[in-house]
Amino acid sequence: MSRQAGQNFNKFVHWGRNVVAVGRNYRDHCAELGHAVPTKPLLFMKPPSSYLEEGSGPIVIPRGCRSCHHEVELGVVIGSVCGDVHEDDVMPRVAGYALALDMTARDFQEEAKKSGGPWTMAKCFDTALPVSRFISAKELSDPSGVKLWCKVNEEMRQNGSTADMVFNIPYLISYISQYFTLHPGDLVLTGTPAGVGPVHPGDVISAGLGDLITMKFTVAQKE
Ligand SMILES: O=C(O)/C=C/C(=O)CC(=O)C(=O)O
Ligand SMILES: [Mg+2]
Repeated sequence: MSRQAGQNFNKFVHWGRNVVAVGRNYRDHCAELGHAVPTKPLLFMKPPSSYLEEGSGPIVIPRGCRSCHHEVELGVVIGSVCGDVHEDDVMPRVAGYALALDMTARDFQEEAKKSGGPWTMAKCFDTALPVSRFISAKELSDPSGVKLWCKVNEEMRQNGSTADMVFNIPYLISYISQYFTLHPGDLVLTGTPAGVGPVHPGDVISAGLGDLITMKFTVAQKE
């Protein structure tokens, strides 16, 4: 895919497609939140309306939220239809990647977990999905051992590697595709490593993926 095609794909990705997120996919993150390591992928969705492109404004902590956490993640951008795809056939169907923050209203999530309700209020608010530019599969030929990090006000908070995923990318996409079909432009968030924590209005979050990408977002509070 040419650079121009990649940029176009990026726009397409941002404004229309499904976002499937995987939770508890790193052992160290399960440990920090006191959860057992899952035996099958834990899935939830984020809406396309939660996308936030770098340079287009701040991450806005939702009204009433007292604990909004950063979660740095590798996003996988689907390039061709995946319906009931075998693990061995997944990677040719990946168009590329994006670095993402799965911003999470942790207090809303705790409330939902207590009541047995869905995580919608915690995960789906406007600006809850800051993303980098599109990274083509050619640029990142091996996503299975790439470093990902997140700093808040220059302090390192998360410093992990995709090598430590519980379920790897082919397995995750094959698994998801057995239940619902993934289409070009859909994004799969692959979970976060340890070190998640709160951000506050005025903070600057920066994040990086290997030596390919760095991105920066400021934080604001919805009145
Ligand atoms: O189980 C919890 O308390 C929280 C789980 C998450 O927010 C899951 C993720 O989004 C993740 O692991 O990346
Ligand atoms: Mg997450």
